[in-house]
Amino acid sequence: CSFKHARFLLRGPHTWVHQFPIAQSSRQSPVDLRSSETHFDAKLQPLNYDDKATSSRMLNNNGLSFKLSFDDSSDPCVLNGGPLDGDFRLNQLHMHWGCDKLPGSEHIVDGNAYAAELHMVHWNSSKYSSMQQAVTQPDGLAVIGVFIQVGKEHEHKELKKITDLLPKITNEGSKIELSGLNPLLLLPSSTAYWTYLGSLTTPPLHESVTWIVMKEPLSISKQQLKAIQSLYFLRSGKYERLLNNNRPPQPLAGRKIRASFK
Ligand SMILES: NS(=O)(=O)c1ccc(NC(=S)OCCc2ccsc2)cc1
Ligand SMILES: [Zn+2]
Repeated sequence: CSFKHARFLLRGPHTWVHQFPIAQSSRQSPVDLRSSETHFDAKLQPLNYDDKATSSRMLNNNGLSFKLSFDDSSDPCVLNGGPLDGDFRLNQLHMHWGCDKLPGSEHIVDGNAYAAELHMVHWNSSKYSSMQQAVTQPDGLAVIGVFIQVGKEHEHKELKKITDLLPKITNEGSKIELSGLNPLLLLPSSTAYWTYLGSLTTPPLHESVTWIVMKEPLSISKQQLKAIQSLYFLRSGKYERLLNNNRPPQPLAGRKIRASFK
């Protein structure tokens, strides 16, 4: 998101409500995915990426996270199925992490957090003509969340294509070309997921996201997590470690969480 939102991120999530009153509304994210609140829904379809899922563009450090932007105009990478009606185009992916001791996932499962969380942000291209138009609509976005834990290195090596390049964009504003990334390979082998209606987890907090959180985490090596945690950004002339102000879990406020698995 744009720099003007960065100011709010750095002041911490508890200050966002002053500028974005929607922060206290009833469809906010992230949430605690408590098994007592989830219900198996046999009608949920498997997620489907069309086979053209190979294009990717610029990796950059926008001062808030690293963001890998996709060209959603010419050769779109299209997601459908799951809980979704219609086609959703992949626009960008980014990650949330903590610092050495603190876990950094945004969603948590029965109160437990993971080391990091990958977000793949898609917009509803069946109903809207751009990400900017879709981002404010209740059925505008679909974000796939993938938990990341430290363990054996990611078997597909797809995530390694990203973490290997992070040392080249440690400074805010730096960009680097990364093409040929296959988002399909960033998904865990199990297709099991939770889904619920929520919001962007950072300002402007629009309540436009159908969240799809994969149950099985991806594993990365300690070195890969270190590469992620060693991103810096320039703040008033000095480099500081990039720390995502990960938002704490928000009230479900009566929302149901559906599970694609028993
Ligand atoms: N962490 S998250 O995946 O919920 C997430 C994803 C995108 C964004 N920001 C977006 S989509 O900004 C798009 C540009 C925009 C247009 C109108 S307001 C922001 C914020 C949080
Ligand atoms: Zn995110």
